[in-house]
Amino acid sequence: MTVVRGLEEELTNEFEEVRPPTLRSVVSCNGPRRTSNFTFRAPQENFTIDDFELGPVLGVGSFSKVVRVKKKDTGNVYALKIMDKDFITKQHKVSHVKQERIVLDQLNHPGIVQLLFTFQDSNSLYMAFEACEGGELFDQITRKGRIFEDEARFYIAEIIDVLEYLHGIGLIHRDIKPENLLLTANGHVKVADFGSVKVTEGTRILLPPLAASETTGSFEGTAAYVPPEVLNTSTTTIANDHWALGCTLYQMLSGTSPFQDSSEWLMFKKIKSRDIKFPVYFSDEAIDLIDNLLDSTGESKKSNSDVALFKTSASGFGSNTTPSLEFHSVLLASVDSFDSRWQEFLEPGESIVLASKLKKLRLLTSKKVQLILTNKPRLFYVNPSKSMENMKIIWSDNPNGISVQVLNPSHFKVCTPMKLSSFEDKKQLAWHWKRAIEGLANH
Ligand SMILES: Nc1ncnc2c1ncn2[C@@H]1O[C@H](COP(=O)(O)OP(=O)(O)OP(=O)(O)O)[C@@H](O)[C@H]1O
Repeated sequence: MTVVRGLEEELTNEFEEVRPPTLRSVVSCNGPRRTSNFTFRAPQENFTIDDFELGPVLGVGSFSKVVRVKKKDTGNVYALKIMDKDFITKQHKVSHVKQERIVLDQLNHPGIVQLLFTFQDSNSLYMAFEACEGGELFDQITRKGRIFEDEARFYIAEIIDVLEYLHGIGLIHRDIKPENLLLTANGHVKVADFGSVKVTEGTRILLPPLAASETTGSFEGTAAYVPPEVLNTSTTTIANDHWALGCTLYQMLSGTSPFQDSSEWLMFKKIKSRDIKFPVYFSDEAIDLIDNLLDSTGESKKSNSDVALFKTSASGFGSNTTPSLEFHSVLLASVDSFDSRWQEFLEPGESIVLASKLKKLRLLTSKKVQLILTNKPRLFYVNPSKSMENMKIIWSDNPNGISVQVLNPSHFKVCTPMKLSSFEDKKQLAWHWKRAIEGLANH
């Protein structure tokens, strides 16, 4: 009881807006600055859970549940991370939670999941994030078995960009893995889970004071992605993130992590001896990049200039071109259609190339539809209630019979000899639709 009250006070202080950072708020001048007093960018609101409509569970962490919610008054959608105060205290995770809250508040990069606001009640803490509708990269790998090199290259280039930013401001993530890499509705990667970060010397990032019970003992991170020197000495450098990224890339391309074994002991043995076998279908460029990323930790000396090298090799492996619009379309389709919601509208052997919820515009009115492009090729729309009677085919199989006119990134018109259909795409993917439709028509 006492413990929970103590935690409430402590967390109330941490989650509350107090005042801007001052020199007095900096507890230690050597090494990381640790503070409990500053103004949060993502505010602490006075909301209650009843202000939200609860949707499906998006994911479950070791001490949290993340639920898709809609704010009743605004209709805005969030991924709400819900943490039980009692459980956090018993698991000695108070600092972990505070750290994530305070660190995320100071980060600003499109590849990092954005914390929007927090609130609390007597039992729980709530953190509202932008919702990453594409789910975890981990699920994407599981669903597909493995990911093609072109697609993996795109993800890796985006993650390297985030790591470069983090390392540049003096932060080591320490838990890069496919479960912590989330995908947006239009297929971009967002790095999540900042509860295990560590700061490097000279950082400007402010951290909360660490509780003694939470600072000592075991390594941070996830065993399968932890480099040998962390297992040996628990040292942490930015090279840990490179190692973890190398393991993640291996997992994207093969479906399993590189040191997977039947027991943790065998896995650690493999990690320590860097015992890695590459499947025959890995390209030389992919092997080189993984080798580079995994090599980097040996002496724990990787610098930011090495990241530039990785970026170059990431953009070089798989193919020599930058990600194309066709490639984005495939990516989008794989994100939008993965739950087979629209399977019932497909013919045997037909698969979805691109699918998205759009507005179909008429002269004075508009209606929401699901527009679907398939490999047959066919372009049709259905209403979101999925009733078969409302399925309308716009175009089927006639190569000369279709063109797409893009008015701006969110508006486009599909022209066939029979009709002209206008759409508004809030995700601003009008050019993707044009490339995907006309690409199929001209095949
Ligand atoms: N913004 C988001 N959008 C969609 N899903 C999310 C979001 N944030 C988290 N999730 C889902 O919830 C899961 C748990 O979230 P998170 O990793 O932040 O929790 P945790 O308790 O810190 O987990 P861990 O056990 O990794 O420490 C994620 O793996 C992901 O599946």
